[in-house]
Amino acid sequence: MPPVIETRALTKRYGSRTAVDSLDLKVQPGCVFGLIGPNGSGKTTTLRMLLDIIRPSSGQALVLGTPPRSGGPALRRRIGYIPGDLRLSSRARGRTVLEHFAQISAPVPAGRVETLAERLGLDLSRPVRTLSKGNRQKLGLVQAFMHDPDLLVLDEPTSGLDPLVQREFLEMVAEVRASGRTVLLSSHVLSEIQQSADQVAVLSLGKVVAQGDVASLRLNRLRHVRASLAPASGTEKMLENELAAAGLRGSVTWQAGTARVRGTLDGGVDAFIKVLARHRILDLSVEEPDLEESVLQLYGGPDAAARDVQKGPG
Ligand SMILES: Nc1ncnc2c1ncn2[C@@H]1O[C@H](COP(=O)(O)OP(=O)(O)OP(=O)(O)O)[C@@H](O)[C@H]1O
Repeated sequence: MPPVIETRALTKRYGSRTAVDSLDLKVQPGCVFGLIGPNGSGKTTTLRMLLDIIRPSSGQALVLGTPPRSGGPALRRRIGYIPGDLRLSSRARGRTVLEHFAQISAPVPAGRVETLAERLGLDLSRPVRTLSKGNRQKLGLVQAFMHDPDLLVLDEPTSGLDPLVQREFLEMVAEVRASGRTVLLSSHVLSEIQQSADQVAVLSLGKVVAQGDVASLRLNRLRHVRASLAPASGTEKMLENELAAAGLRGSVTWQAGTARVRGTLDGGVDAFIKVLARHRILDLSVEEPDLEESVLQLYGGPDAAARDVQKGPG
């Protein structure tokens, strides 16, 4: 089967700034494809080019087999889109706004809007401009999903949503995938992509710095850790050495018989936790780093890409 999205050397320049630099993407049918990268890495610009909201400076794209530029309304009807900067300020009620969108999208099955609204916990009777940011985002999601499009293009879809709604959203994405349809999802939140995507491309300064399946990119191997321990007496000196051997890069400070451990682990938490478990653990936190840090750590930073961007033609 041909890819649902294919780009070749897709590039967008704004003056001397190259927002998207020679992007080659292939998104296969039935796949959830995650586009991840720090703020400003070119995710939104890429999605906008695929929807013909902006035109590329050079390169090509095919979406559902059609160049976005010539696809027109017929192509748009097959796509569900939520923009990253969703702005809805109508006096009309949510239901009315969705009815308006339904006239330009493909037909919406009866009861579909209500089912989606209920799943996301959205009150359709409220005037849109009185909705909170999160509730507007829910309205945007209903609008993107309601006509069962062949392709969903979702730009930072969970921004402003609380964790329960985020989970419901991830289930909706899984259902789309199970039905053989395709999702292209942008995010700067690593965990969201890890939970939902089959394939990912990591963008940094407009360039793809890594592409592949989620597991093989090993973006999640870095962890920030903090712990407070009451070491068994006589083991204080050993503790620092053991933690270092378990992969901790950081510090151990002592205060009234308590060890405060702080630092970064690269390559798994197992050995670290096993060292801790020999002592009384008073407190423990293990956190994933932000995406920027993961990208920098794994791919040596965007310096090379930055140099290319800076020397790009104006
Ligand atoms: N209309 C524009 N004019 C000039 N520069 C722009 C324009 N749109 C985007 N850029 C620049 O292009 C780069 C990529 O921006 P883009 O919005 O695509 O990134 P992003 O990965 O979606 O980031 P974010 O997560 O912050 O939305 C940024 O440096 C941005 O400042």
